[in-house]
Amino acid sequence: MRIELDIKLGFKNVMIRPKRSTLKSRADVSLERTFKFLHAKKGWTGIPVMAANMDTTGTFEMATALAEHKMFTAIHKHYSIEQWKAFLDAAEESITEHIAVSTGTGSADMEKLNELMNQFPQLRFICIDVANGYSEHFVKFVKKVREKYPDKVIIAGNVVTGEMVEELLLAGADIIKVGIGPGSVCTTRLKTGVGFPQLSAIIECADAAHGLGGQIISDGGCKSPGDVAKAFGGGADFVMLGGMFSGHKESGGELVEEDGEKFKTFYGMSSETAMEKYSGGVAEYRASEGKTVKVPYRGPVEDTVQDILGGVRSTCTYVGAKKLKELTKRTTFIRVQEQLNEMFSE
Ligand SMILES: NC(=O)C1=CN([C@@H]2O[C@H](COP(=O)(O)OP(=O)(O)OC[C@H]3O[C@@H](n4cnc5c(N)ncnc54)[C@H](OP(=O)(O)O)[C@@H]3O)[C@@H](O)[C@H]2O)C=CC1
Ligand SMILES: Nc1nc2c(ncn2[C@@H]2O[C@H](COP(=O)(O)O)[C@@H](O)[C@H]2O)c(=O)[nH]1
Ligand SMILES: [K+]
Repeated sequence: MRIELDIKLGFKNVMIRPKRSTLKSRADVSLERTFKFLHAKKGWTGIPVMAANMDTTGTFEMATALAEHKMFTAIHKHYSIEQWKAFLDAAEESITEHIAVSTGTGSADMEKLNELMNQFPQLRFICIDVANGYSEHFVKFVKKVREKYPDKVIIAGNVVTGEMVEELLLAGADIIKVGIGPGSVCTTRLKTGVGFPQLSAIIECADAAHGLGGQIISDGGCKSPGDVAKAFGGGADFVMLGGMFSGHKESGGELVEEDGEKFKTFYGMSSETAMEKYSGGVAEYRASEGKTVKVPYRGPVEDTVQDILGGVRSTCTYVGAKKLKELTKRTTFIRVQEQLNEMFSE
């Protein structure tokens, strides 16, 4: 046994120190970024906030709404080829700049991925997503996908430490998804005791990725626009959101009405709900690692998008970052014991 004694931080443990700035208005801030990738030839420009590849947030409807803002959606892996065809036939051509195909690492996953890529070669992004990105099998799978698809942008995760970020980038990934256990409907930390406070994971993993010319996605743990800003401030190139995009018109999940109030269900992809839906129940040797919750219905995602982007633009003016790209360089975090005045919150 070994113990690391330096403190690892989550979003709630810090605030961003304001700095002198020449920016006159939040309208002067650009949130667009342009990336070149480590392996894939063609780069990308857009606002690097993305919907998670959960079946409640990574929907075609969400992708259509977010693409309006040049934001991104990791489409969940449970759509059929026919559903993909119908979507791509009806969508604008540029949608492929703003979506990723998600896949697991089983042999059936590989077959489905190949079929999708054969039929729709215009798709540019592949998100290889497993709960535990530390397995040798996962690294081999990433290598195999890179060999087969030299031109595609490969996202791989999830991991939370620098050495595994490096290994996956060297195996062929362009972008590493970072986060184990921070999710709003995640119970991994409770069930397994494994995890890493998200802000420190971002800082460590961004450093490793940027050293090799790769990028990272901060995945999970953002509860507010301020957390999204802190993730970018810590060095995340992209920020992925589940809970913050749940409960909307474009979200998946059942719409239910109780005593005149509307809710949408939201659940982890490793919850009993998801396992009942897609694998006929929880296998006997494992535990569910996700929760199912009811989220008050919030209507179209457009308002939430404005709220998030407005918040991050405001952060940028507080520290004098004219472009999102400058935010990390201009961020000094201060460790804090308190965040909010809770006088009027229940
Ligand atoms: N970021 C996070 O903290 C987490 C995210 N998730 C999300 O939920 C999705 C579904 O998760 P889930 O069904 O649990 O698994 P995955 O879809 O990630 O499973 C992938 C494969 O990894 C194997 N595996 C080995 N160890 C583990 C482990 N500790 N946890 C999970 N799989 C493991 C599984 O085999 P076997 O089942 O035989 O063990 C399976 O073959 C994930 O793809 C991810 O998107 C889930 C949990 C944590
Ligand atoms: N441990 C689990 N993590 C899960 C599960 N389903 C999804 N996730 C992860 O959460 C993020 C979204 O986090 P949020 O805080 O923005 O809601 C998602 O991208 C996955 O990485 C699960 O069942 N268990
Ligand atoms: K995920």
